[in-house]
Amino acid sequence: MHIENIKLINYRNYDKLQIKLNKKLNIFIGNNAQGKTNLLESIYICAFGKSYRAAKEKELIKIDKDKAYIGINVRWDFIDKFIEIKFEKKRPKRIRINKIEIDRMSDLFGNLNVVLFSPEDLKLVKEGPSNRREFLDTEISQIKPKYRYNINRYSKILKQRNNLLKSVQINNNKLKTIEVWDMQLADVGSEIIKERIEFIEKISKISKNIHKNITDGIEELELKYMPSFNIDCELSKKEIKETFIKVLNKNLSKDIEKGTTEFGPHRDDIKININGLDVKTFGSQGQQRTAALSMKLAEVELVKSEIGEYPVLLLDDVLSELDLKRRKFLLSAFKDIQTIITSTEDIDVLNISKEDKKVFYVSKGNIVNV
Ligand SMILES: Nc1ncnc2c1ncn2[C@@H]1O[C@H](COP(=O)(O)OP(=O)(O)OP(=O)(O)O)[C@@H](O)[C@H]1O
Repeated sequence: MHIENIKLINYRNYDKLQIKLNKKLNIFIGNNAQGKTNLLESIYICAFGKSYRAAKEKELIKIDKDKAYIGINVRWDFIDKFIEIKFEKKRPKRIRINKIEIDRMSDLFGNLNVVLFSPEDLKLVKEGPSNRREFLDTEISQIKPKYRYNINRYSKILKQRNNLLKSVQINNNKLKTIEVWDMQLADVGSEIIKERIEFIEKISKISKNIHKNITDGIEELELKYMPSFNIDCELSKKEIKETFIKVLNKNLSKDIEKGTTEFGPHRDDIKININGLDVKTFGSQGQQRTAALSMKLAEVELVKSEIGEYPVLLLDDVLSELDLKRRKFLLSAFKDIQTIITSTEDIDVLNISKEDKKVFYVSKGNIVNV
């Protein structure tokens, strides 16, 4: 798939913008704070319905304006998708696909697939497990839209269970209803766990190969699922559910004492090793960045194998952080898929033919194609 056009109105630092992209390589060059990342963010929002960096949605609306609009035309092999998102200060955002309004966010997933790699992705390797869960949830959702629906349901059930645990501390009678919540939590939770097991199994094989290529065969990357309670990855969904219920029962008095649920997919993690060592603790900054890059690039291949088309690759200011060899690998390995790169300096793409690239300059919310 590829993006044909992007239209922005009163979005971030853009008044009005309309651009046509190249099917393959698109480079956006500009000084700091000109609007390069804002543009990539608008594409990401059309894929996932939310920003990866705005704390509040109203930040997306241009200061002093009341509404913002993002419109993106996506061309698949056999179908066109026109995704439009309208933000208003005083009402929830509205999303339309081919002019029809959708009311469930999970209906947006799968209309535009993107893989974003940005400097922030270092967190995936370096920081706490919530970053890795976010990676799992975002990436699985775009392959399986129902997964997002399950994640939302799980969060709601977990919240209810935790509220109940707190109220049991005051009134013991409430304990009777906990079983109902446990059944629901285990039901949705086991589905999430099963999806995560399958996803990590696939992505670890692909990322291992990519990482080997990037590092000339010197480094072996290994990803391992770390569930919050002991489960055999071969178990069926039903068996995972039964194990989960047992764990919840066993830990109930501790959960009541703490007023929170200690075990479940909301506490999962991924172990990331290079040559047998935990990259979070022992990896250099470069190794950590490359591990994150390999994981993201593996998602590109996985989307292709699961849905039959390559996603759009978004690279936000990451080339300058990679050494020359890794930079070359990145530009050559994905030359056939639509790639959108931002950079503060010119990038050497002389070897790429004129038809396969477009270079844009970004300045104060204006973009010119040269
Ligand atoms: N809601 C908004 N209204 C107006 N301007 C905004 C809004 N949100 C962000 N901006 C402006 O957008 C600019 C930042 O744009 P962006 O993050 O895209 O920068 P960039 O070109 O990627 O720069 P860098 O190279 O530093 O990452 C800042 O000048 C910021 O003030």
